[in-house]
Amino acid sequence: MTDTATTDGPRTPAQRSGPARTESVLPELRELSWEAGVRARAQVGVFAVFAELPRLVWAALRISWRADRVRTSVVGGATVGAGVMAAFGLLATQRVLVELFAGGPTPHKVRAALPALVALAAATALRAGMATAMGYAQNGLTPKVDREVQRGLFEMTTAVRLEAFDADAFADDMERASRGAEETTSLVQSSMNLLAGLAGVLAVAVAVVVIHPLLLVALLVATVPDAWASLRAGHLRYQTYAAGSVRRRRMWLLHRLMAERDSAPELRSYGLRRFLLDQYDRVMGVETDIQLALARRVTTTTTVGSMIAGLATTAVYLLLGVLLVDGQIPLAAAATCVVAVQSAQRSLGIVTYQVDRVYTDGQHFRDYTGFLARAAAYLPDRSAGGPPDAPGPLRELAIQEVSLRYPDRETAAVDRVSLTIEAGQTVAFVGENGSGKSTLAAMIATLRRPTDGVIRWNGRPLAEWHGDALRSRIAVVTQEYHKWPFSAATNIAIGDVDAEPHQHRIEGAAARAVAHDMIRELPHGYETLLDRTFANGQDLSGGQWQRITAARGFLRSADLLVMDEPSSALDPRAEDALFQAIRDRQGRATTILITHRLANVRHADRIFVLHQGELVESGSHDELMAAGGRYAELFTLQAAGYHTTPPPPRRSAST
Ligand SMILES: Nc1ncnc2c1ncn2[C@@H]1O[C@H](COP(=O)(O)OP(=O)(O)OP(=O)(O)O)[C@@H](O)[C@H]1O
Repeated sequence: MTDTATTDGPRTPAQRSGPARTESVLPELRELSWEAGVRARAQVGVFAVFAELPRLVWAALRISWRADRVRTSVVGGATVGAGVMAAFGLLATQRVLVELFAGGPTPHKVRAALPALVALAAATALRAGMATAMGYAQNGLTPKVDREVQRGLFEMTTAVRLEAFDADAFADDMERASRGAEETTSLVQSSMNLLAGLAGVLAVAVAVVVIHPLLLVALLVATVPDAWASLRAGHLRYQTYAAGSVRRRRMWLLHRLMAERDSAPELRSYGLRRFLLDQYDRVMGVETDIQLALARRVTTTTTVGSMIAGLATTAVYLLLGVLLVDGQIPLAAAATCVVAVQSAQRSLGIVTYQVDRVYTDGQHFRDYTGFLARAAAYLPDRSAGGPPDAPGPLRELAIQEVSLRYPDRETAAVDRVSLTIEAGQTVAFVGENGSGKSTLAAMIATLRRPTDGVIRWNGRPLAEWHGDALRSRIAVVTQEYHKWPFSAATNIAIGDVDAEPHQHRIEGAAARAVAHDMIRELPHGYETLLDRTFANGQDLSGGQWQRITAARGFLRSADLLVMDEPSSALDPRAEDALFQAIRDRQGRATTILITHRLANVRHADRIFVLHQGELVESGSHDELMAAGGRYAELFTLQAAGYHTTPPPPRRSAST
């Protein structure tokens, strides 16, 4: 089905001046994770759905069993029990009717029917009790299943190597898996409801066969066409929903553009309000038409279904009449069959609804399990032969012929770099944008694995040390720092989660990062929440955030501190103080500094200059300046910007 909204969107300001264009200004959006199940259901027929059901129900039961065996057993027992009670109830009903339709005085007949009536009441009460037990157990299962799957997902997403996130497919896969994890509780519930519905249908079928095998034919005639019509209507709904997916994604995008904080300033400054509202009206107009058309088609299908069901029920009553007249079945059996048909229709209604739900939820669940299997390939290698040793304090870091090539990139981001850093040194990585500085630092910090070459900590390759123990000796302040939605104190304390978050340590780290006074001036000081989505939450400026992240790096008394562009947003005074704090580490601890402000690396023990991934120069500031190479050129260029320009000539008194 084509999406008419794509053909005639309003014109952008740029388009207005040029020749008229017909395509919408909103670009094609990729499929949203939550649409996968609906799309899958829309694309397959009813038979394919039934073919996949047993596997999905089995998977749901397994995960439910893992989450809570007792509750799963209660649900299973109650489902079977309720089915047995339904069959028993029908047989008791028939017994009551046999006694009531027998000859003789009424009080006598009622007395004879009394035991069957008591049995019927008991079966009904027990069935209701089991339904309650099942509902109760299911409610308890939901959070447990949720926890089981969500935790499984987070265990995986937090363990995979960083390079997993470079692959586009991984991000998509993960988004769908999150949806799958959310839908698992729904899958478990719908599977159990489906089984309960099937148990109800089976119970009725068994009961009518016991009463008279011919009644099974009557039951099938009365229920199957209606069930088929319900399934068809469901299919239609899913198809229409899937066809509207591009529109819905546009709505979602427009919602973000018009109602969220990020776009609010530009929306106003460029006067985009009218333009976006026009887009909204257009997409919404199409959506409304589609929904009305859907309503018409679904109503037609369900009406046809009901008519078929009505005809089928009439046929059943005719069949019963013929059987009665012919003396094939007694009157009590015919009356019981009428009750049985109604009961079976109710249970089948549940079944047809749950079938679609199990199928669509199951598609999401498959995304979840598929993701876990694929993501396992990105887990860090488990070293053979027992747990590896924890490294001792850093003495020497040797980088030997190290390269890294990102996926889908032709050239290496870091190309056969070799260098050595001695404990206590402050070294700087400098070079133009994209020269490989951050990538090299990320490999040293164990965030990325070299595709070639080896990095040795005290002579042993990084991969051969105990990963967590090694990382605890390294602190990293990354260029793309994260704004954690916690208080200022916690934002710093997470720099060393294994240690007690003593306030004096946090404040000491903040002071070194020139953040202490700034934090104290916040409305709640160190306890101020740094996220505006919280009540009383605050936002910080870019430079203020940078101070907090630098404090996070200073908190841990790490052997090696990697600071990647720690001062790009700092004012000159804060920058000076921060670099003073970094210089204070010199001789005591090791620091790798990445910065474009070359005045700040003059004091480094060694400066490594990278160009297009290769190490092209190294030495102290003076050595590199004397060599007159790339570093000297960059430094001189930058320094030229600070030369004071001669003041304008003074005006003479006469002019
Ligand atoms: N995750 C990634 N996936 C693919 N390519 C990447 C990725 N990260 C960096 N690159 C590429 O690798 C090269 C080196 O990037 P890197 O970030 O290491 O450079 P840099 O020297 O730190 O640059 P800058 O000074 O701009 O911070 C660049 O060409 C960049 O586009």
